[in-house]
Amino acid sequence: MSTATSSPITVTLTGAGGQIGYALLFRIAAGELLGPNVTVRLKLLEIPAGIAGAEGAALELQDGAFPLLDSVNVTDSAAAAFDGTNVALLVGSRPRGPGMERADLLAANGAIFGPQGAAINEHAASDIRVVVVGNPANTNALIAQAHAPDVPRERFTALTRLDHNRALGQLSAKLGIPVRDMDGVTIWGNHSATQYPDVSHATAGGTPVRDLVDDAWLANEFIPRVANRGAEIIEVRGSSSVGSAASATVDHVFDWVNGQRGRWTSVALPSDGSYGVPEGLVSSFPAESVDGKWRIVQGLELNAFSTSRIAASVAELATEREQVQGLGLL
Ligand SMILES: NC(=O)C1=CN([C@@H]2O[C@H](COP(=O)(O)OP(=O)(O)OC[C@H]3O[C@@H](n4cnc5c(N)ncnc54)[C@H](O)[C@@H]3O)[C@@H](O)[C@H]2O)C=CC1
Ligand SMILES: O=C([O-])CC(=O)C(=O)O
Repeated sequence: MSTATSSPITVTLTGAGGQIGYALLFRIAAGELLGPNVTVRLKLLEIPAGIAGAEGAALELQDGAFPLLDSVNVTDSAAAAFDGTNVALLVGSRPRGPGMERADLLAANGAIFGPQGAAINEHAASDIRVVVVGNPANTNALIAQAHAPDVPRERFTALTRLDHNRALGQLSAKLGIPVRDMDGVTIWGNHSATQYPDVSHATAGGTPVRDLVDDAWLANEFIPRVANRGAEIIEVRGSSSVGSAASATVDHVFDWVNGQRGRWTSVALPSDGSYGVPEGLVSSFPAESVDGKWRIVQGLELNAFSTSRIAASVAELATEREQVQGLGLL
């Protein structure tokens, strides 16, 4: 039996009337986002066209009689949605379709994140934590962060946990070792096809992964499969990942708030210059959650292949930053 805490945590979900929103809401209400003893106030932000979907989901949440759910409010006002919020899940934005790259969404979606960053700056609680899921997630997080000058910048993150989980899934299938016995996997760079899923420091069942797989499998199968998994899912199901994206969002926030469950993970964070990534770019790093804060795993040796793969993805992030500067979004 869980003992509910007395002060509820306010969680704001944007795009609550959409696919990922729907998959997330029931896991949040069940206590999986923050923990089984934490009560939650939900605020659901939608644009007018999506309000009915969010209201329908709110009715279903009521019907779920979740003991940890204090209240659910649906609004199309960013100021109301972020008022007092502790955790903001920025999902609302257009998904890509077949044949598109995530960066193709920059102009369409980028404009959403400046006003939301400003509303967070103005209205959110002082301990606000933000995760951007809407694509292109890294650069949208950069835009939101740039509009929230009073919020410590490391509170703005973008989701690469899905890529991280995909990497674990691929390794597990290849090696026949459960994901729970893996550690040290990293996604570097952008949540895009240029990302670098890196197993140089990974272990599976205590053995270095580099002793278990060959370079050809890594370069020709593993890396492209993980980096292009979003497109593969779109191809197979006709629309982008939903359940796995919601699940990765839950993993990201749970670990951030509650601390690591033993292993390091991957998080896109505003760079502090670590590993040569230009300061401020929101890039994925190996990270551990310590005392409620993400800490980049330091001191990893990078070989020439890793260095060049990270540089390529970071160069793409720098180009995206230039593009949104050009669009007047930064
Ligand atoms: N970072 C990641 O790992 C992943 C990111 N995604 C991205 O997540 C986003 C959402 O995907 P889905 O839920 O499948 O899309 P969806 O189209 O089903 O839902 C998006 C919802 O956002 C709402 N919305 C649009 N503009 C908004 C705004 N300004 N404020 C609040 N809500 C707004 C829409 O009305 C819609 O209900 C997409 O950008 C998709 O590419 C998807 C999978 C993985
Ligand atoms: O690929 C997409 O457009 C959706 C997404 O970000 C993913 O599944 O990783």
